[in-house]
Amino acid sequence: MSALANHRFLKMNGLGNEIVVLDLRSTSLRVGAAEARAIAADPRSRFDQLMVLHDPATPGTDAYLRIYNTDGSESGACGNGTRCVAWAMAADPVMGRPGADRLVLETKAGLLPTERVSPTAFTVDMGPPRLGWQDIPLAVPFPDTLAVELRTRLPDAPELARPSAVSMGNPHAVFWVEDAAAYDLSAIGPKLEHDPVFPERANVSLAQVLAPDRILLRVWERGAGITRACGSAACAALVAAARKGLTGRKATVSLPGGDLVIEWRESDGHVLMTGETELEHEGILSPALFAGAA
Ligand SMILES: N[C@H](CCC[C@H](N)C(=O)O)C(=O)O
Repeated sequence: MSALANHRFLKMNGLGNEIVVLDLRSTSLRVGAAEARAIAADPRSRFDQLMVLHDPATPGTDAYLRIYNTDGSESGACGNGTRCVAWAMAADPVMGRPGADRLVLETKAGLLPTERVSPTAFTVDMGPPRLGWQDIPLAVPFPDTLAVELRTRLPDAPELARPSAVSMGNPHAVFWVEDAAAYDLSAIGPKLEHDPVFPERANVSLAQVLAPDRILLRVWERGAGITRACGSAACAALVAAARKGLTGRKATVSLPGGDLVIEWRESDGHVLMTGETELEHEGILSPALFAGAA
């Protein structure tokens, strides 16, 4: 039986991006890929991302996070999930500490300071974007990651070509489109996620710039498929749009599940993401969940 059996979890969401929060602080447990897939397979604990809290690894930080996708793969960043963790650490009666309205969380990609801006909304400092081809990473050198040589087309849809590539601690490809609704993202997403130009796969976005301060975004996530929102993709899209001169450095990014406000701060080049969180229910991981997980 998995040592994770009978652990308490929170089912949350950030703009409909389905998040499960699991607190493994003060244990030495670690979630394996098969265990993550087993947790995702149960409707009560279904997730796009599983956010696992571990004891802090660096002095001055409040927790170390491991982030799992539905398919069991790990990511260095999850914007929506990071806001959910910040809520849990401030407001959950078991996990939280009253007054913990400013935290510093850490992932394998770096430090993420968070700040509570309302009872349920948080700003996360997602750090600086990484724009070099090796940092995203891309398989071959591209001096300019604003337009990566990649094209694809499905019958009856306009061509998708020359995405901007950005890492927010995880790899993103942002395609600029006139009409984000004109594409069958569930058909095109898996193909682009696995394109050989992305050796660590990629999150794939369709971005439609509506105004210098508004972007409409649909996202196919690496390891999770279509989600109702993706915070790191919203950050990647704003950074690339600002670099291209399509928007200013601050914009509202509208996703199917709602709006995020993203700012690429002039003073230090960090990207700030602000948005809501919602608690759906709590539960206990049933031992039966792990029967087939190896
Ligand atoms: N939903 C997340 C992104 C998960 C990233 C993941 N799909 C990957 O990079 O593997 C977000 O709000 O940023």
